[in-house]
Amino acid sequence: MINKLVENIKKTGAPIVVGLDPMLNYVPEHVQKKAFAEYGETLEGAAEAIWQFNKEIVDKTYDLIPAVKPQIAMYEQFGVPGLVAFKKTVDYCKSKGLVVIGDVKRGDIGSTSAAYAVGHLGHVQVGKNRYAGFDEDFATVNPYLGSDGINPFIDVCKEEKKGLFILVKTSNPSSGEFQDRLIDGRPLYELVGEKVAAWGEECMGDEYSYIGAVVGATYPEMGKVLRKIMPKAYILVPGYGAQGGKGKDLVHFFNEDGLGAIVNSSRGIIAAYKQEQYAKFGAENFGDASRAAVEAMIADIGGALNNR
Ligand SMILES: O=c1ccn([C@@H]2O[C@H](COP(=O)(O)O)[C@@H](O)[C@H]2O)c(=O)[nH]1
Repeated sequence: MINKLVENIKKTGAPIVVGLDPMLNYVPEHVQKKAFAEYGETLEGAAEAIWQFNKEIVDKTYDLIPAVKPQIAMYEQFGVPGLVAFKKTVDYCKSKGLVVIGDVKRGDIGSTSAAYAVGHLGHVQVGKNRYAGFDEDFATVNPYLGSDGINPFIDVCKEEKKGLFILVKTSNPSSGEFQDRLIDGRPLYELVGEKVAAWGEECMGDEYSYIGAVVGATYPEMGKVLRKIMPKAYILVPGYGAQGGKGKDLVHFFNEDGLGAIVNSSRGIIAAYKQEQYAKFGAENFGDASRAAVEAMIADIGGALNNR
């Protein structure tokens, strides 16, 4: 799947991911009304509204982008109907040729990680039958439990040709509380980065490893160091747009070949119609506003990479 991700990035010239993080208050009123008319103001109604919202955004942007990143929390808040909307979103995006990164941030003791890995990336055996659960292409995982929490994910990735993005340095303001702590004089995120590089060595696609890393756009200096520590890891870079990251901050997340990083924006794209600069589209045309925001993001990052 790492090869498909790299191929899609080369084809689109867009090292970006659209984050499908649909809060109900981002869904325009006309979409909510239609869903509620059919299902009432219920969890089913909310799930239908976010699914229709996602579908329109995907329809309006899929030809410009290589990948999407649905954030499972946004779906889980609507319980089982929300998870059904998550699965519909995953399948629809795949049918459009997009790589799907499930932002699920799993990780536990080995036996539990194995079940998470099977559920999100693999197949579960039921009697004589094997079923894929959510079937994303990549999943985000939390390395806090160490190797035995990660290895079951790697095993499933090897079997299924899928991939991981392992949290190394997260974009949030308090990420330094633990991640920047010095151990033998080195910050913890560097040690995790070294481990990601080591895990990834045996998991190479054609050019990059399918064991990648998450490093926040809000920490560009750390991104520069981590790029060198993990030369073959794809870096998923959240924190662009709504969290303040800008194209010019991100050039050092990329390798000299212009590859190696993929930048996520969620609210900045899916709720673009609410921003002043895209207000002209109106809520009726929210998908067109998202398309314009994608084009602006591609131009911003592309411009920064061309000028480095
Ligand atoms: O370090 C991290 C890891 C994950 N995320 C996730 O990315 C998106 C960001 O959303 P925006 O609306 O573009 O801010 C969201 O799903 C986070 O859970 C992150 O932000 N930082």
